[in-house]
Amino acid sequence: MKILAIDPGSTSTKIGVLHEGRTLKANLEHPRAEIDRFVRVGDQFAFRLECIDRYLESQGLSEVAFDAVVGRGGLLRPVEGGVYLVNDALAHDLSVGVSGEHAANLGGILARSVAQRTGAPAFVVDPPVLDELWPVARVSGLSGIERRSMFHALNQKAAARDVAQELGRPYQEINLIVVHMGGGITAGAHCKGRVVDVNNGLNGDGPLAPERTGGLPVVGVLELLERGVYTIPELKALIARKGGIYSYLGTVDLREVENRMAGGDAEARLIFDALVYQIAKEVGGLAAALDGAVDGIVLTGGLAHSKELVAALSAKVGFIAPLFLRPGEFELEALIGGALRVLTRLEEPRVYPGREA
Ligand SMILES: Nc1ncnc2c1ncn2[C@@H]1O[C@H](COP(=O)(O)OP(=O)(O)O)[C@@H](O)[C@H]1O
Ligand SMILES: CCCC(=O)OP(=O)(O)O
Repeated sequence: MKILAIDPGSTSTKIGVLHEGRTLKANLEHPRAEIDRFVRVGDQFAFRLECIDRYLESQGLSEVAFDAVVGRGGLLRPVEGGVYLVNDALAHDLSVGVSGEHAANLGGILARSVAQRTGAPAFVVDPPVLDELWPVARVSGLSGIERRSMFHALNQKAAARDVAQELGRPYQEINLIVVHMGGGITAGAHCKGRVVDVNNGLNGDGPLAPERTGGLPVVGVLELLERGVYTIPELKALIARKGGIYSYLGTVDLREVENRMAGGDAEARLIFDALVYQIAKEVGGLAAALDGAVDGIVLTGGLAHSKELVAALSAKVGFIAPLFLRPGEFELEALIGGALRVLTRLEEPRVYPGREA
């Protein structure tokens, strides 16, 4: 099987190629200055496609007729987990950003564009809007505002399935709390194979993160608006891209925070401790949501490489359940795995319902 996987992030496009039994991986980095010249995420399409084509050419893969091209799913309408064929409705919803703007919206669109060259199918897998929330987890506290499932579904599901395998038990029979800790942080309660509660990773919910605020005191936010300190678009950018650790310390790099702590920087120490504290509170809350029946806590994402963070979290939440480390992310593997399951007929692709749903 020959499969191309495309995983666009805010400042990189990760590529995976399954070809002749080997998997090649590459991280094409895009300097912020280059990305920031585009107003909307969709405007980056031609630029990213060119980067992908240049990479394929550099690897002598330009002429490969892929059996499928698979992209990271974006902010679609809420859907069940699985592998989705990129049909017109799905491509349309990604291009208009039906549930918001995010680099991942380009995944399915780029995949479709490359696939169309050879008539291959294009897929997306476990998009961030994968929605398996319990009804009780949707209630926000204000009638008219519903909590939404928007999280690192692809990586959380991949890490959870991997840990289930390590435990020697079906994913559908165990309860895990999975914490994806990257530029944004989401913690999900995986109850017998379904993510029944999770913080919204993009809209100001959950723990603070390197580049995101997490949950904020609402009245404080309203007062910033009232006093004209920020406009609504500026506040949205702060919540999703320039909040969290960045807003306190001017960096999104936890390694730099740790170096500063080692040099005696008290502010860096306070923010690091707050990061640990807020993640631990999120995990504790999800443990209660699962009635304490937790088989494991899974730490994944780039921050899980940090020995100091892992040790601090272990000290705070280790009483709940054993910790399992899956540092980094497994999105390319999960994308290729999803496409393979469909191509080998182990799984039927799902049809994205679009507007009628
Ligand atoms: N060895 C490490 N020790 C501490 N932090 C690390 C390490 N490796 C990566 N990180 C941190 O992980 C974060 C990036 O995580 P990542 O999952 O790559 O984010 P994203 O994919 O959301 O951009 C950064 O804050 C980075 O500093
Ligand atoms: C929470 C939705 C997906 C997401 O935020 O991904 P990134 O952290 O990679 O931007």
